[in-house]
Amino acid sequence: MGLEKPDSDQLVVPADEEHPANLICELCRNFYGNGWVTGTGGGISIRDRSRNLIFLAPSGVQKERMMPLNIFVMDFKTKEYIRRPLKLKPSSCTPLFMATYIMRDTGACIHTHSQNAIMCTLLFEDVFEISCIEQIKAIPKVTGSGNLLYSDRLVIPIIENTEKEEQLEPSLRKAILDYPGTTAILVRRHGIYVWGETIWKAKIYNEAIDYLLELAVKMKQLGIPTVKSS
Ligand SMILES: CSC[C@@H](O)[C@@H](O)C(=O)COP(=O)(O)O
Ligand SMILES: [Zn+2]
Repeated sequence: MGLEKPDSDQLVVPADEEHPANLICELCRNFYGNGWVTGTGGGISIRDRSRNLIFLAPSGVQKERMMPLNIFVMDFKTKEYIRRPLKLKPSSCTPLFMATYIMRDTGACIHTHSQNAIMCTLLFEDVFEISCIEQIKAIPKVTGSGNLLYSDRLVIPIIENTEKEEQLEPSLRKAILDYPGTTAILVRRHGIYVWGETIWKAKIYNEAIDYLLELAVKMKQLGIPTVKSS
């Protein structure tokens, strides 16, 4: 443990384009174009359910330039790293990603520094709320089957930022318990964590939520309430 082993390369460089190590790199490049993971901020973690492995990006690197060989691999059962690329540290978001895997049995977690997310944490107090927008139908109910309805209210809790990413873990855990129906948590003046049953679901939720956050900022600017009274 603790050292990169050449055999562990096979954990992250398979030919399969949909392998978690490939997807983390590809999606981070894609997210960079949206301004979600610029300046080393943000990241993605993916869980391989069949092999019970967690794939994690390194810390403090340009997330759009990562290669599969830079990816850390953790055994989810023992919580030990079975691949640690030399000279790199695992993402400081790891305890937060792990909290979503453990508490919500998720398949992937995305963290972005989206400016839409940050603006909403400055415009809303304890929770972000929006209703009666078609895109809400892309977000899962979580506590029930299927997705929210057009007229349902999407509620995302906001937690306060901390000096170090890992110090967010207790309040993220509390928000997950307090809001059993949420698939995301906003971090004031920092960004957002979004998770899903698979990486593709997490990607859809992140995109739909970011769309709604951007819309909410525009609605607030024009004095339009984000929750429609019936
Ligand atoms: C611009 S530094 C941002 C970090 O402190 C943190 O918020 C972050 O999102 C990424 O942390 P990292 O450890 O690089 O994966
Ligand atoms: Zn961050």
